[in-house]
Amino acid sequence: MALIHNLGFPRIGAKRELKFAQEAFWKGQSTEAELLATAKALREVNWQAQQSLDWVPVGDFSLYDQVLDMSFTLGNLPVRVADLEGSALDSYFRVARGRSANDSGCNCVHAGEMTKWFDTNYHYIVPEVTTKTRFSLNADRLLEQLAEAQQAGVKAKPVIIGPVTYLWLSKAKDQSNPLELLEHLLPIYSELLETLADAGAEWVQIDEPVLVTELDSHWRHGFETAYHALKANRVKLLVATYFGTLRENLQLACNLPVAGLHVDAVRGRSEIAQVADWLTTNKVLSVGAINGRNIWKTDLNATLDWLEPIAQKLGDRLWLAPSCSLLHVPVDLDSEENLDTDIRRWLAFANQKLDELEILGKAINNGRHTVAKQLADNQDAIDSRRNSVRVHNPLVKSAVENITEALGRRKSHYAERIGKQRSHLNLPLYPTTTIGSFPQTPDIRKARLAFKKQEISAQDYHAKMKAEIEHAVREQEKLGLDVLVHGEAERNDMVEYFGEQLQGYAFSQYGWVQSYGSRCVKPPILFGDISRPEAMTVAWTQYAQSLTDKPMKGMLTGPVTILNWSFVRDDQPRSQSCLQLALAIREEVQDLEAAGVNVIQIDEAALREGLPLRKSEWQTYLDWAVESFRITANGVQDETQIHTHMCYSEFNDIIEAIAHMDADVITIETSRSDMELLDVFEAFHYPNEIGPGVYDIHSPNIPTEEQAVKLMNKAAERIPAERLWVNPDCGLKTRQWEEVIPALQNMVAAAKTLRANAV
Ligand SMILES: Nc1nc2c(c(=O)[nH]1)N[C@@H](CNc1ccc(C(=O)N[C@@H](CCC(=O)N[C@@H](CCC(=O)N[C@@H](CCC(=O)O)C(=O)O)C(=O)O)C(=O)O)cc1)CN2
Ligand code: MET
Ligand SMILES: [Zn+2]
Repeated sequence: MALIHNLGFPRIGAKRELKFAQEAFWKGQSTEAELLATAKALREVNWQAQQSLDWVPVGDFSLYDQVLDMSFTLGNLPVRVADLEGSALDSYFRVARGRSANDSGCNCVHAGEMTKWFDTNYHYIVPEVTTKTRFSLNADRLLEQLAEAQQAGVKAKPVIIGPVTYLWLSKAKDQSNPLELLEHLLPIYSELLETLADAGAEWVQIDEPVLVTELDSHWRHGFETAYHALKANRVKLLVATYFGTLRENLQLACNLPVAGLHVDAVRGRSEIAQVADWLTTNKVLSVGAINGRNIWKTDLNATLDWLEPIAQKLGDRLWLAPSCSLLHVPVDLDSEENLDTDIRRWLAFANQKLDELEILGKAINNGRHTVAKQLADNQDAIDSRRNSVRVHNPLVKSAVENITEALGRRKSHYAERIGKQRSHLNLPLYPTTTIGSFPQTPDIRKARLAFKKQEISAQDYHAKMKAEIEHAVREQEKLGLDVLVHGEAERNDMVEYFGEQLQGYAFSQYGWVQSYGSRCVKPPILFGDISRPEAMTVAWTQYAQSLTDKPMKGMLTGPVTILNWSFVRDDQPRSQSCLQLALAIREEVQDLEAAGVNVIQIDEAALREGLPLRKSEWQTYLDWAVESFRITANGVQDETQIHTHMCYSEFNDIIEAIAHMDADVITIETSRSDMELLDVFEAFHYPNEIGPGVYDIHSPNIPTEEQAVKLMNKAAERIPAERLWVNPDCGLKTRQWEEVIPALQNMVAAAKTLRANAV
């Protein structure tokens, strides 16, 4: 008998109930008890949805982030919050979100650093450690949820992050190696496992996704040390790996002295047979056969074709699961009211993926004939997608085939272009600009919602957005910025907005996925060959330009970022989809140029994070990603100035690729790192212009003129002043006008001071 189980379930709720509860609580509009009651109700709903499983994950629910939860479980709070007064939930949210000086009672403290969870668009709070860090167990959260689950009558399997992955994700504040803390950490894990055993847990899922990355010998040894130390515990451990292949870690993973191993059979299909061979006969193999990273229906018949021989070999030792936690997919396809019927048939969200798992389990345990109808239906859906004329567009395919290197090359070298651009744009030294978005006020969001619900007309909606754009332009003129933006009021999200307008894309109503904390994204669904029926941004940009004599920067999202933040096709390589996007956005660039827009920014916020988890695959990715950007951007005249923006600045390993993009100006996030991140641009003699951010937009704090001047002077020690721009770290959409105006006033004042000091 193969068992079926799940690694984790989305916690935001089918209608984002958790988001609204969190935000109401943070605004002081609801009590702690109300927030906790919503959370409890959501967990119950989630367990109901997973009732058919043999093992249900517990402890995967989080009020903010599962890594932060683990830090609290291990008693690893940053020193700066440890002694502050308030409830446990208070300190939890303090680490998660920081607390600013203007909150009542103060206790102000900066938030923990946030970074990407492997190659997903989910962000976790980075655990902070030093050589002095010591741990202590606080199992309350897990014990409470375990008891709740037992009461709800589900077979509960607690889920925790494993000790090696926990340390690997940690950042040492004193430059030490977090791995050195392993000996102090392991007794706490032992204690935790014993505590869970006492509470009735039979299995514990212990996530070690770092096993799919390149590990040096110390980290590999860390695995051996850790699991030998934990083997004496009474619970059975299922070590879970996901997001990739094990490769050189395969033997290590198979030999760990634990009761079971979960592997990602979507990205790591090729290794399953080998893992099944290597695992000794006392161990369970959990095969992650259903893709937890996308929204396509699984081809169940094809899956059974390769799974059945494995099942035969393993018998009772086989478990079936999604490839990874379902955190990365939306909750329920059944919520959708407007999805095209063809496309709906091709999709599976979290609930539907669990249905697929159940069918697979039955087919394996009782024979395919017992689920013949379901398998036939599934086959129909798979065939319909494969053969759909809506997926395939021969014109697009041939356009991609005809791409030549020349398409991605500017007419002249940067040194020649820049002179023409300067005389054309007439910009001062240290020109000032912003990254694109201005605050997305509740008012804007309400208007868009009303428009979507057809409560207001398209005309009224457009009038409202135009008024917002005019407001943003007037404010920027008052501020004295040099290159203006229209403010992106009309965009729900920088990726979804383009997805909605491109052919080959579908979008959902409720397909939300958590990005961080209460913030969610609704990745559009790239299902077919991509083309652009008509201009997407030109009218808005032209309108904005009509309001001012200052240069108006056209604002686009680049192909790599659109790709990385969408649900994409699994029937062709990502590189193909990316090139198709590149050709479509290139058309938009050229239409903007033809409409008289002289400065065009193409955001590639997700280019760096899209790097594969293994370094050995980086170059291939960078080759097609950078080529896609070049195709998008570089078909313009010398006089047209191309900007790009990336929100992260650790470019050490990829500076060559960044330079090869050949954007005239790149704006990056640097304010928090004190400009040290520019070192690599200096060392590499990066040739083009750079706008290192001087305003940390993630914080409500308002930068002073002096701070901005100081940061820019540091920048000028590394990059010649003639090539520097003055701008914030990123877009301002999550901030409020009351913060943005004084911050930008100080930024512009700083630029004036810098100019005065330069002559
Ligand atoms: N795709 C993507 N990934 C990204 C980023 C990004 O900007 N986009 N930025 C980085 C950080 N991640 C972020 C992710 C989300 C948000 C964010 O602000 N999300 C918003 C939703 C944005 C959105 O799509 N808004 C829609 C829908 C708004 C909405 O929720 N409307 C309510 C009603 C609104 C009201 O009455 O106030 C409803 O439909 O019920 C719109 O503007 O139209 C949120 O969670 O609140 C910010 C940063 C990395 N990854
Ligand atoms: N132009 C976009 C903005 O300002 C870039 C954001 S990068 C996450 O919002
Ligand atoms: Zn950004």
